[in-house]
Amino acid sequence: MSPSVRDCLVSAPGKAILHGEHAVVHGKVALAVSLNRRTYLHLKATSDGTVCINLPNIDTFLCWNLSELKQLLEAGQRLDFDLLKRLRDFMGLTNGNLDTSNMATLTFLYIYMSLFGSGELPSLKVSVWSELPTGAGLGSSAAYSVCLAAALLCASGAIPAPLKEWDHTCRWHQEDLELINSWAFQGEMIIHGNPSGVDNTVGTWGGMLRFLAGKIIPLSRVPLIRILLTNTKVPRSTKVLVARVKDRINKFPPIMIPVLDTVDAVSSTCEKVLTEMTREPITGEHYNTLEELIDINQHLLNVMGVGHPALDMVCRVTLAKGLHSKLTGAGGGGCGITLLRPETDSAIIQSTMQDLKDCGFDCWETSIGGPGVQQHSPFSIKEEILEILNRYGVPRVTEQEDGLTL
Ligand SMILES: Nc1ncnc2c1ncn2[C@@H]1O[C@H](COP(=O)(O)OP(=O)(O)O)[C@@H](O)[C@H]1O
Ligand SMILES: C[C@@](O)(CCOP(=O)(O)O)CC(=O)O
Ligand SMILES: [Mg+2]
Repeated sequence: MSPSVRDCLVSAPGKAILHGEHAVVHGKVALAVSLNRRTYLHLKATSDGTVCINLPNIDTFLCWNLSELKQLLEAGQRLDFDLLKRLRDFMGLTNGNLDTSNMATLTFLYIYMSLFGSGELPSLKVSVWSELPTGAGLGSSAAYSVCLAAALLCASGAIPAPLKEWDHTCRWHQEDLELINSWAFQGEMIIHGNPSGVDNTVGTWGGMLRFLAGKIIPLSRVPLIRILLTNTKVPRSTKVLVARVKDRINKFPPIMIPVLDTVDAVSSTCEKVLTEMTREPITGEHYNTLEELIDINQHLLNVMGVGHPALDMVCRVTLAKGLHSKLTGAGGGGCGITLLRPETDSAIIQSTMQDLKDCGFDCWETSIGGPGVQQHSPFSIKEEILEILNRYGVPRVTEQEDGLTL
């Protein structure tokens, strides 16, 4: 009989990096902001002696017998690279080449086994659905890892379930968020290889923040900024791109180190301008500077080798309408961000979006600064998302005399 765990429903936001992607991996500043698109995860206790994951975004549906998984654990051992290796062998991943599904599966098993490995493994089912495109630079890997960490920590009792009967959404306290963030970072290590930690930090805390060598400074006062997000739909892997930049730095240190320093200066200058914009009346000059910084950084990212013709196209199409864009996230495809000025006419925005869609891209306007990881009651989640999670094991929401049940 496996121990029972707490059911929970959680979500975490995606992110956009304004400046500092890649440079942040090498100890430079990044400015990042959470998005209002999220990943949702439902964890449900079961009693059939299995652990199952349903990941419809990446077409992955898997179950294991607890008895098989138990054999991979050595008594009292903490999770380490030995266990990771045992999990890889268990999954038959001997060539070290992790595809989308294997990375997500390994990340789940790694966090699950390490959180529950010192006791009895519980029988449970985890279903995930994301509004974020997968592998497109908007931090879907971090949102996934943050959700896994929050739900599994909560199910294990390592952190409390903050949601009260009368709440619709609830956040954890600072020390619980720190624990969630540290486990999410381990998930990112499996998916990214050598992550900076900026994405899981934004997914955990939300809002806009400055990130430098693991230190987080939330920017509490930020001007309201509107952006367009464009997904070129060119597939890419963060792990591969981060490794590519590292190779280039190793090959040309005297050339690439100044490039990273310049990106650092771009991020700091942008932060200064954003701060000024909260203290004094916003002028066209502020926006001119933000636009120039976007152009400079896009060139620097091309120098790092993470550009792509589709991203050049995003820059060209938006510039034809007077708007400035850069890639966001790891690049090599994926998404670009475009700054919208306050005076940008909605007709211009609409026609720019149409031009981008005509190139075969997805494009949407978004507001930034969504909340970090949250626990939810089913009533706080959009009907269509609940329906997708329902298909994979969340019972319909029913109103009962004594409250709500999941
Ligand atoms: N909704 C999801 N369900 C399962 N796995 C996911 C999901 N979103 C992201 N992932 C995992 O994250 C990986 C993508 O990570 P990455 O290359 O860093 O791109 P991104 O820019 O989206 O973070 C996927 O290959 C998959 O393993
Ligand atoms: C390139 C990088 O700076 C951001 C990667 O973001 P994403 O996985 O492309 O969403 C890597 C990192 O910070 O770990
Ligand atoms: Mg990622």
